[in-house]
Amino acid sequence: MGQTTAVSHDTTDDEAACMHALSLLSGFVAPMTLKAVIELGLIDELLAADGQAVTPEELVAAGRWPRPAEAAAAVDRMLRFLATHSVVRCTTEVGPDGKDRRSYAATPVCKWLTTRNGGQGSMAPLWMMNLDKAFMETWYYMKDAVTEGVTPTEKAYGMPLFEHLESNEASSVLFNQAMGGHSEIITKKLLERYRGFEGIDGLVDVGGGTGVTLRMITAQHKDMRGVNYDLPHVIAQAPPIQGKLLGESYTVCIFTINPTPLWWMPHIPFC
Ligand SMILES: C[S@@+](CC[C@H](N)C(=O)[O-])C[C@H]1O[C@@H](n2cnc3c(N)ncnc32)[C@H](O)[C@@H]1O
Repeated sequence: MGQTTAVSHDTTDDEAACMHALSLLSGFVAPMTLKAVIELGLIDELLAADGQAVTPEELVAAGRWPRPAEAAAAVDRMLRFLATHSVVRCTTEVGPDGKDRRSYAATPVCKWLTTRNGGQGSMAPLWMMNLDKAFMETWYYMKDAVTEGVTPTEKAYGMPLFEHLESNEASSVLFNQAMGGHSEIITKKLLERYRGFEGIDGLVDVGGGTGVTLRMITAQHKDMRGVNYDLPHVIAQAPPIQGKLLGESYTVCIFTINPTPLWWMPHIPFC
């Protein structure tokens, strides 16, 4: 019979199993801490330091928060914890008072978590959406969705995901920014490797969101005309793309990137 566990554990080591259970139940702590660190602008501050280690006090000074000593202590704790997840690099020195003084520097993953340029090309918008309160709400209905045979979004909001997004502008904007940021990363790589767009006159992106993917493809293939096909409330948020009109005879390729079923199924229950 096949093994389906990702990690093989010694079945006789009860202490290791106990620690495994503990680490599983604390799994939300790192993403939630990182969300706060992104929102506080600390990732962007560390990136701006360009590899130089920065103390919590220096980071807090940039934020101008009203209780800097308390804020610095909290920032130190959050970053020290995130250093154990290789998000930042921690350096410790003994200060003149004999106490440890820590400083922090960005690691390569920080580039993917920046909010600079509106988070374009970063996973920060996706991070914000996944952990947003309104999106997290659906996770609380996972059990009911299984027992009742509906989706968690239907349980939480009484309708499927895309209907809910149509009636909730804040969530819709968050969702579209998350999709755009993620698609920019994928499409950049796609355009480096994929040659299938060559010779295509017209391209229809089915479920193309706010058109990030199509804009990138048509920017590289100047003779191509793109059609971004999505729901009206999504198209309303999509900036116009300058492009070429199609002639009378053309070949059209229909494609989708970041498709909903594939994208969500492994880890997101709320569709
Ligand atoms: C996972 S998102 C992908 C977004 C987009 N491909 C991107 O990369 O940013 C799925 C998209 O399908 C759209 N969608 C869902 N149902 C649709 C329908 N019936 N007709 C057109 N688009 C739809 C959603 O509005 C959403 O933008």
